[in-house]
Amino acid sequence: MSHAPLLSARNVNKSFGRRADRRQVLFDVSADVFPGECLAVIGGSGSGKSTLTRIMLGLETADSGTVAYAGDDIRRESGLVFQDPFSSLDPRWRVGRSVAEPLRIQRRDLSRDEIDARAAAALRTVGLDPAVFLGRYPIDLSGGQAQRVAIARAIVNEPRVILADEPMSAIDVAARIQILDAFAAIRETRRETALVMVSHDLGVVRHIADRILVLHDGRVEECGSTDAVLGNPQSAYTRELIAAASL
Ligand SMILES: Nc1ncnc2c1ncn2[C@@H]1O[C@H](COP(=O)(O)OP(=O)(O)OP(=O)(O)O)[C@@H](O)[C@H]1O
Repeated sequence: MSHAPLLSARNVNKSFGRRADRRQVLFDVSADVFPGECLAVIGGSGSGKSTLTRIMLGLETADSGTVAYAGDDIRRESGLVFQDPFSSLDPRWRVGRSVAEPLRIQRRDLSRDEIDARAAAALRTVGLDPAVFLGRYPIDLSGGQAQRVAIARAIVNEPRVILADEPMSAIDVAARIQILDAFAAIRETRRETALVMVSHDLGVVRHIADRILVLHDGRVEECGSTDAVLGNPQSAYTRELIAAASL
């Protein structure tokens, strides 16, 4: 893990709503993401996990505070994986077209053959045989397969950071291991790529994360290595989360 952060949020505040309905959801939050690491963001429902990570990846703006990115354009250099794979895949498109889409938009320098080859390679990385899956439509995929297609699309343009927001919570338990394997394969083959994972599943987090950031009602409760946070939590709130997960 390099010591210069790839992404760095400082003193981020964020509110939603207007006037009487206005509610602050992030309070002075600072967080770093380093190249090649997996940072898990955990915390209870509504604690601000999605909002923080969306702000860090430029999908949402902070009211105050700063987000620095050690690159050109975080929007172009990131890959996104969300909870429901079917809502992120166009039902009218075959898998091959969906996976290749980011390359077709961003890499006009590549030939069609090169784009097809990279789409096939991305599918292989997530454990899907291109010969079987390139021609399929989303309706012919299981939830776990669809999520792996979404992951293949997220990695096809070799992003420097991947945001996965609850990528397993809509997937049945039996297929979750395949999603975990897909992320493990990405980490193995693209060692500089950072993975930011929002998850309430501490079993998954323990398996994949290098570091954990705990959010509680919009504030950073604690942040440290996975072993330190899960093995020796500093806050009562983190201890409660761990007890509830019966790790
Ligand atoms: N676009 C929005 N407009 C208004 N309120 C929002 C918006 N996005 C998030 N919120 C509110 O901000 C708070 C934090 O939401 P966020 O989705 O970041 O939390 P979370 O920790 O990811 O929650 P969950 O685990 O339930 O997904 C919640 O109260 C949510 O209702």
